[in-house]
Amino acid sequence: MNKPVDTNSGLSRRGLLTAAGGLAIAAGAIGAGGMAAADRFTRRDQPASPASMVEPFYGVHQSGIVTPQQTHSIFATFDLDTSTRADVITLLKRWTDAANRMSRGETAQPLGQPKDAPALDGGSAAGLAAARLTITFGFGPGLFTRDGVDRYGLAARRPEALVDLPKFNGDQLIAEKSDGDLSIQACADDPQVAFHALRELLNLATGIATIKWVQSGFTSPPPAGGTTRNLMGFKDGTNNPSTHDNDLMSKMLWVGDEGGWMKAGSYVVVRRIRIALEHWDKTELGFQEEVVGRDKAVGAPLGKTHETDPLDLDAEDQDGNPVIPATAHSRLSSAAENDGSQILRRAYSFNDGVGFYAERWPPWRQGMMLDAGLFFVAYQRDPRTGFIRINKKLASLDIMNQYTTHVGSGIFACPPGAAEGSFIGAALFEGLTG
Ligand SMILES: C=CC1=C(C)c2cc3[nH]c(cc4nc(cc5[nH]c(cc1n2)c(C)c5CCC(=O)O)C(CCC(=O)O)=C4C)c(C)c3C=C
Ligand SMILES: [Fe+2]
Repeated sequence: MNKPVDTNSGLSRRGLLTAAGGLAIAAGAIGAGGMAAADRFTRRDQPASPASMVEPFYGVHQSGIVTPQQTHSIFATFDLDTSTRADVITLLKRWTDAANRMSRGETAQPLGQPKDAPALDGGSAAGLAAARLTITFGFGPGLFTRDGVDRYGLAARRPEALVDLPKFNGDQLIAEKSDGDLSIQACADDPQVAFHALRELLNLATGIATIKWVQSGFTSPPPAGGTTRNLMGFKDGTNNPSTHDNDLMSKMLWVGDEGGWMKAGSYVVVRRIRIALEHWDKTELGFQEEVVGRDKAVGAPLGKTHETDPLDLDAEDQDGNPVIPATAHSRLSSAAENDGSQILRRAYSFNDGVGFYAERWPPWRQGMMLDAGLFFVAYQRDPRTGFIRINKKLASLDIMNQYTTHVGSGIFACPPGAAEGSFIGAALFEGLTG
């Protein structure tokens, strides 16, 4: 472990240097762990910067949903091994406490443990800023019933909206990259902070849940601001619903009274979508723009000038053909073409080396190709009228399917945020006995 550079502060783990929040946290950590233990994790002094910002964990809604997107994400799912509901509650309590601590830039658990036991925090984020870490938890269908068995007496509380996703046209899902009883998404502006969070939560799950699959992702906002580009080189996120529009969020993102214990929560659908980038990179620019339905450089809808100009789905060229082709991704995914359906996208690119692939379209090449693409993440109030409705249309008509293959999938109910002193998902377990 690095020797502390700044011996003045004696603050715990990360560079929460700004304002009283950091001092309060430091006091707590030192009180809990003792000065000797805190010293081992003392951070280098560094000026306040956006990277040291803290996203509050407790609140009405979980963090990491409308939080401005961080640059890195790790999504993981777990299968529950335990047979008791009490263990599930224990795990959620542990995860809640640790997530709150780590979001504030602290160690996952208070330090001060003896040297002859495993560390209560592995220290892989020692010295790092909080980096706007958010940890968002989700409950998969398997928490409620697995193979028809009601393991935890929760089957009657499975929300109607937490449906099993149907098989979509073209799906090539890999079981080892799909589903799970519980999900965790750790997002941060520092990849090591996000990975540290996952490792600590994994450690806390020992004996109760086993990790099933993990997907890392990144997004790279332009320094001058504006929309990020995906690996196809197009601006991605332009027409996302505004998270500042509270009425819209209540309508399409947050679960309302209909949801019972899920009220103020949301549903997330994730899809690991491989993109045949070698094929895409050899595609003419004009055809790429017809695939997306937007200009590549500016991001404007075809026929328009500015990125945020609305799509004109009725516009025709001099030959009477639609300016935005009938098979364009932007057209087919738009609210206008899907009975008003909207979803909040929070996707991350991934780059996982190479694999052996056979292309599904001309030139039908086979061989080692990049295993890279988009880890698509979409939140909504009800997946039946959100992702499922839109993806049914895309899966059968979107010309982008020539380049994309859905290989991983999951659906999770993300409960409301926890109040301080409570734990994630507490309302699900209220009033249950036995
Ligand atoms: C089922 C939902 C969607 C999947 C799956 C999906 C995959 C996917 N999308 C892109 C790139 C772009 N998508 C864009 C817009 C867009 N996409 C969806 C939904 C899904 N995309 C929606 C609802 C929208 C907004 C439509 C609208 O109202 O205009 C765009 C255009 C810019 C933008 O608005 O963000 C791009 C580019 C990829 C690469 C991809 C799978 C790999
Ligand atoms: Fe899209």
